[in-house]
Amino acid sequence: MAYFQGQNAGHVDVRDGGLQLMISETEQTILSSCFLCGAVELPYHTDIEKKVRQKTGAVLSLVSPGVVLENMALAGVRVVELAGLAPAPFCGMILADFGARVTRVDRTKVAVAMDTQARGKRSVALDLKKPQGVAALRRLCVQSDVLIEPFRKGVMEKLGLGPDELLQENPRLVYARLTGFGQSGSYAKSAGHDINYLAISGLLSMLGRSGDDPHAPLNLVADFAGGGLMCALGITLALLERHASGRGQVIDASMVEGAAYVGSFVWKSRAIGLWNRPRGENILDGGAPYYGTYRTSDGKHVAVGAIEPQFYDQLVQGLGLDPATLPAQMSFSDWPELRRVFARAFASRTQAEWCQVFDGTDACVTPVLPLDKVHTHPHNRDRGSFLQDDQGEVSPRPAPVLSRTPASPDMSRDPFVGEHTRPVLEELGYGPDEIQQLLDSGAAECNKLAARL
Ligand SMILES: C[C@H](CCC[C@H](C)C(=O)SCCNC(=O)CCNC(=O)[C@H](O)C(C)(C)COP(=O)(O)OP(=O)(O)OC[C@H]1O[C@@H](n2cnc3c(N)ncnc32)[C@H](O)[C@@H]1OP(=O)(O)O)[C@H]1CC[C@H]2[C@@H]3[C@H](O)C[C@@H]4C[C@H](O)CC[C@]4(C)[C@H]3C[C@H](O)[C@]12C
Repeated sequence: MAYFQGQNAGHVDVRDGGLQLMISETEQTILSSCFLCGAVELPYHTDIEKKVRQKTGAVLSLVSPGVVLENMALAGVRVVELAGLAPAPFCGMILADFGARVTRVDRTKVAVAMDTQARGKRSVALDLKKPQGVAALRRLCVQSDVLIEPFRKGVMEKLGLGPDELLQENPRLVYARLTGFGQSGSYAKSAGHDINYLAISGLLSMLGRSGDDPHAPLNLVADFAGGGLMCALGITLALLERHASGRGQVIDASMVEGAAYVGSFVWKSRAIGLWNRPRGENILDGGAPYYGTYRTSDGKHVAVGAIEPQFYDQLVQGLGLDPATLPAQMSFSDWPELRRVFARAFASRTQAEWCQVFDGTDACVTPVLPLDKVHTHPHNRDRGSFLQDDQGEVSPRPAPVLSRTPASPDMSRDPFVGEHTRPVLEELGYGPDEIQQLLDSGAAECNKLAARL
């Protein structure tokens, strides 16, 4: 049973797999099935959504009676994320956004977490070089559904935390190993970063301007598309399979293979000749004048993607050009000249003026928006595609949008390192003296600020 005081005092009835939220008669009764993990202290009902969401992954809001609110898709899933650089934190954030309870295990003696994708997570600081720290993590994994480990091959085994040990103690555990090169192969123990994995995937050789060296698109393809996101897919698939088998398994998420898999279209479309010209001279890699970017008179840019003839015709018309004076759309040898014609045309007006010409048409012309402008663009604004958190930071909303159980990311501040060490250890059954002993030995660390969960 949990209570909350203050305005509209009421109480929360907790039943197996269900939560009945009785708000005072002036409010409404909300019935929602959610999986509570432990008692929920709710000081004020205005915080109730945030507290219940953080604790259970259920999304509640005051609605008329009889509307049963659903859990988020991953409500009740308990995830342990070992602190890593960028891909694993992204994987953890995805799971947290969709309702999982993600506990990040940070190193001790670390002032600030480098995890910029920490929303919705808790932080426990454990020293895994100390046996008590390893013991605490093992106990956490026994009571969890998923482990995400971001280290190179062999590190977890050295700590006595390899799959053999942890799956022995918890056969239902989904043990996700997110690495650059995978758990086997000659590079398996080598250090690397996104660009290295992208290079080995083959995709980097396809990326860059004609005549230029290969160029990586930020660290998006291997770290995130082929790394964190692919690992989250693997975890979700393994959790789905576990419903039938009742068993967990190990996920070998290699960013080389994840990136290559994301790029399957490149491999699968070589036979139709889409990539048989040199880098930067094909339709989709910057070679075609109707698939690229152009500078406008105010120094901004527009993106042009008018591939199909019927859309290309609208592009030419919008630019005010006479098709009879232009070379054929697919005349490769004339593409440089065609690009010069388009460049001159686009340079004659501002980005906003071109939007007035092309918005609402099928010419496939859109403004190139800087990060600080995307959330105010009418299309993105009307959909709510970008969120502003409690600290005023704008970032993308979770994707995709599920109609009945959409993600509801936690918009409160990121956790401090070790902020939740004490409540998590208490959840694991450690008593006050045991916790103090862990803290005194340096095996665990509590952030000075009191936990807010
Ligand atoms: C974070 C920003 C973005 C980075 C993105 C970048 C482009 C990437 O591609 S990230 C993907 C990297 N690859 C992988 O994740 C694949 C799998 N992992 C690995 O291969 C390796 O982990 C590794 C190569 C990434 C790192 O190797 P390392 O030897 O360091 O570690 P491991 O071999 O894995 O072993 C881990 C050891 O740690 C021990 N451990 C783990 N947890 C604990 C614990 N809780 N307690 C105790 N010990 C623990 C474990 O036991 C292992 O020990 P052993 O080795 O003894 O076995 C970054 C972009 C720019 C960066 C900033 C910039 O560089 C400036 C600053 C530089 C400064 O030095 C740091 C701060 C910066 C601000 C820096 C911060 C960020 O890195 C960036 C912002």
